[in-house]
Amino acid sequence: MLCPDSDGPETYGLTAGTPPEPNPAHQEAADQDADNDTDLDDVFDSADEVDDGPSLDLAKPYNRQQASHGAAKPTANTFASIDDQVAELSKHAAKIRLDNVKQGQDRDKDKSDRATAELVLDQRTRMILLQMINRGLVSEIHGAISTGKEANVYGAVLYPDNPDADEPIQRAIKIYKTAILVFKDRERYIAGEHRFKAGSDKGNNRKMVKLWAEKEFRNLRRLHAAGIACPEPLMLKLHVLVMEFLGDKRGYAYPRLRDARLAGDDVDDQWHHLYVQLLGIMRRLYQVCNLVHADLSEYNILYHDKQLYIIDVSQSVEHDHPHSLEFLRMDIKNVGDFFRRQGVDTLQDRTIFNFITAPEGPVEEPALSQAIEHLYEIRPAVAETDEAAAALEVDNEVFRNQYIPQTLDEVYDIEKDADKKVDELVYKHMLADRTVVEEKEEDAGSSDEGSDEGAALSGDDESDVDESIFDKGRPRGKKHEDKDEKKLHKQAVKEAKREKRKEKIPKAVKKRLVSTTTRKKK
Ligand SMILES: Nc1ncnc2c1ncn2[C@@H]1O[C@H](COP(=O)(O)OP(=O)(O)OP(=O)(O)O)[C@@H](O)[C@H]1O
Ligand SMILES: [Mg+2]
Repeated sequence: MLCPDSDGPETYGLTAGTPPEPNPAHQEAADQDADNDTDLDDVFDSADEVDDGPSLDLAKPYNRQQASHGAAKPTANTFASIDDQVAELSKHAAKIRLDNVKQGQDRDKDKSDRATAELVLDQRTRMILLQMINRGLVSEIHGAISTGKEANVYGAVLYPDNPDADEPIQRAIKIYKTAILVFKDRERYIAGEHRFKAGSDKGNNRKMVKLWAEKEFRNLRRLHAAGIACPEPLMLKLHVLVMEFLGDKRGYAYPRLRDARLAGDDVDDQWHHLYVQLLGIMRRLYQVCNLVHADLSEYNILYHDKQLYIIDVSQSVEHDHPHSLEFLRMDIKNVGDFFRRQGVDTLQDRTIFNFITAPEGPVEEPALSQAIEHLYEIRPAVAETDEAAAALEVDNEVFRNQYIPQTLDEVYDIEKDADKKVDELVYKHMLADRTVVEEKEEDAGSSDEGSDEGAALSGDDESDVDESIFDKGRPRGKKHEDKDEKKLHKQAVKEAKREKRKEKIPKAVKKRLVSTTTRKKK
């Protein structure tokens, strides 16, 4: 059953109790650390698929080590050795107690039963879990916290060496399902990710799942390094990810934001603060981690004691992903919809989008929250008439349907855009941080007061512009758009015109806008 000697799986994270030490300032370096953090003296190296060639960049360091260690590896008795080790691991079998469903949450009851029934773990997964027990990463694995289409999450517990002195540590284990066919969708998230260029292999489910788990592991590391509340990722082995458990000492997970029940006299205030907290997290995620969550909603946020925890980041994408801004807009909408249902007075989607993407501005609390409160202060007077309220709603709709160019090369109609105020451009943060200087020159004394996004544009020199934004992404002119997109875009332009602002764009800015784009088109 077990086949010896192939390109084996990579293990990330805790090895013999060593916590990962990601560096927030060097995300790529952190990712690279993960690449090198392989454990080769591992029985499951041999248990991995024979036909799986190295699929990722991170296979390179592995291969190098493989080559240098290869000679020392016993070959003749590999089968016997693996069998011995399997037998050795089997002594832990009783510690995988998936029928012991600890999570008492109603929403999961049926699902847990289903999970138990359906989860006769495949041999590979079982071996990975046994090995984790053997290594002391966890002592026992319990019932499902959650089961879904793509992954199940289980509670696990690590009993301390000295039970008198230390409390048991709860952990969560996310096991991605390998025998499913829902990856068509996932391709959309992985394709376009420079980190996973070589990894996508639609034809191989197991590889795709592994990639997916790896994406979650790396993204969690980024969040954790950036100080965003999330489960700390501890170990990854193929499609099995061990992470910090977000819940109480007895093993009950924190509720999803959707299920959170706030108590007290100031529930409205609490919801408002959670909303502000989340917008801050989204900006931090974007600016510090370079990520867009891409599935952010009340289902993928846990709540405890006034704190939001971000989970489920397997589909999160980098800025340069061709759909990252669309995903961001979707996240903003989902978050807004949820908080409005809680009675929160939410900001306009467009305002939030600009707040999150503006390169200048705070990324740390409490300045983040203050900047958001400032957005409330400077927003146009609350729409008192039905007409004004409707106009605001129209603006929200326009924004939601607007075509968002991902790079300046993708700007749809520069001539039309040139007639708009810079603030109206959904891609304004892609433009060189130049306009303020010129605005100031033209109209001394006027600042960015009129802007409602809270974070001011900087007066940086053009040379500081990240040129890389110009050469990434699929060029998307009219002919690349599908019919619906075209229609939506047309509607958006029409609406936007109707709403046209009184002030026109300053001449110098207009000239600059045209010349920037023209230059890049060459
Ligand atoms: N670290 C954790 N600690 C406690 N509970 C967790 C943790 N991670 C996940 N959960 C629980 O498991 C649930 C599912 O997790 P997650 O959202 O990451 O999986 P998923 O990818 O949505 O799975 P699927 O899409 O298959 O439903 C969460 O809603 C949460 O209740
Ligand atoms: Mg989820």
